[in-house]
Amino acid sequence: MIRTAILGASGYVGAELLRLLERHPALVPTRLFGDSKAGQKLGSVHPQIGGAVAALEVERFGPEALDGIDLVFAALPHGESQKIAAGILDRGCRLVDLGADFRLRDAADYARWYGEEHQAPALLDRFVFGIPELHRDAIRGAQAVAAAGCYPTSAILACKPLIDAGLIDPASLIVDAASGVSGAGRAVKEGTAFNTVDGSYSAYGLLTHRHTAEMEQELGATVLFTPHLAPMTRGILATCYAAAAAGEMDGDEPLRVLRQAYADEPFVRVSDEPPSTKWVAGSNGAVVTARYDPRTRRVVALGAIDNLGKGAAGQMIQCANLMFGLDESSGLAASGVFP
Ligand SMILES: NC(=O)C1=CN([C@@H]2O[C@H](COP(=O)(O)OP(=O)(O)OC[C@H]3O[C@@H](n4cnc5c(N)ncnc54)[C@H](OP(=O)(O)O)[C@@H]3O)[C@@H](O)[C@H]2O)C=CC1
Ligand SMILES: CC(=O)N[C@@H](CCC(=O)OP(=O)(O)O)C(=O)O
Repeated sequence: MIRTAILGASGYVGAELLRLLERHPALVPTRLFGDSKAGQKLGSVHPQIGGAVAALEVERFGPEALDGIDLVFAALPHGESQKIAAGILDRGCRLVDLGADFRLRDAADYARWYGEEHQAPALLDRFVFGIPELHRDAIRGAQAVAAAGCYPTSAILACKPLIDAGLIDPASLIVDAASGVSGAGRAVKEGTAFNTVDGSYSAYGLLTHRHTAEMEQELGATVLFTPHLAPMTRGILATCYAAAAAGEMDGDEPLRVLRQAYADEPFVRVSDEPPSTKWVAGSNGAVVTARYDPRTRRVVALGAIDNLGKGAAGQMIQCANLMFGLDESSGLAASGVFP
C-alpha cells in the first residue's frame, strides 16, 4: 500500500485522480488537501466520488500533514508547489507535480513565460519532465516528476517521433490545439461560463501561451502555438503542421514513423484516421496520426487526449507507477467513454 496525499483534491484534476485511483491496486488516497473547501467532506465537494474516500475531510496543508505519506500528487495553481516542494522532498516523499512550476529546466524561461521569478530554482534539476513515452527511464529513478501540461502532451506525442526521424523542419512547427472547458479548472470565470462557451469556438493566448515553452523545450523546435476553447467538457485535439525536411518521402512515411515509435507503448495508439477527442474521453489514452502532403511539402500530425486523463491525472498516475516500480498501466484504463 502506497499512502498517497493529494494537494488540490477539491479541484477538477483532484477529482479525476480520485476517480482513477478507485481501481488502483496500490496507490491509496490517504490525505486530501484543498484551500477554500478545507473543512468539507470530500463527498460533498465531489458528489460523483463514492467509496470510503468520500468520508475523508479536505484539509488545509501543513508540513506535518505528510507524516507517513509515501507519495504526493500536487494539482495546484501555478506558483504554489514551488513554495512547498522542498519540504515535501526533504521528508523523503515522492512527488508528482502537475503545476507548471518545475517543467521548464531553465528558471529564466519560467520567468519569461510566467511573468514572475522562480522561487526555488535550485530544485529544478531534481525534477524529471513527466511524459513517460519520452523520459521513462529517468522517471523510474526520480523522486520528483513535473507532469507535462495538457496541450504540450498532445502536440509532443504527435510530433516528437517525426522530429527525431528527421522528417520535419523543427523551425517551422505550427500547433493549433483545441481544449475542452474543464482544462480551465473548476473556478467560475466569465470566459468559461456556459453562455460564453456554448455554441462558440474561440482562440486565445495568441503568441504568448505559456505552453509554447514546454513544447519548444521537449521538441527542440520553434513553435507557433494557438490554443482554442471548444464547447465540450473534456478533450484536446492538437493539429500540428511543419515543413517537410529536404528529401523525398511518400504520403504515409510519417504514419510509419509513428507506428514504429509507439509500437510498444501501452497508451499511445496510432490511427489511420484523424482522431476524435471522444475516442480517449475518461482514459489515459492518446491517439496520433500524421501524413505528408507532397503538394504543399508539409506534414500534418494530430494528437488527441483527454486533458484530464493523459493531459493530467492519468499521466500523473502513469509516472507514479514507474517511480514505485509498479506495472505502468496499474489503475489506468486505455479505452475511452463513447458515446
Ligand atoms: N484541468 C486540466 O485539464 C489540467 C490542469 N492542469 C494544472 O493542474 C493544476 C490544477 O488544475 P485544476 O484541477 O483544473 O484546477 P482547479 O481550479 O479545478 O483546482 C485547483 C485546486 O487547487 C486548490 N488551491 C487553489 N489555490 C490554492 C492555494 N493557494 N493553496 C493550496 N491549494 C490551492 C483548490 O482548492 P479549493 O477548491 O479548496 O479552493 C483546488 O483543489 C493547475 O496547475 C492546472 O493548470 C494541468 C493539466 C490539465
Ligand atoms: C482550456 C484552458 O483554459 N486550458 C488551460 C491550460 C490547461 C492547464 O491547466 O495548464 P497547465 O497544463 O499548464 O497546468 C489554459 O490555457 O490556461
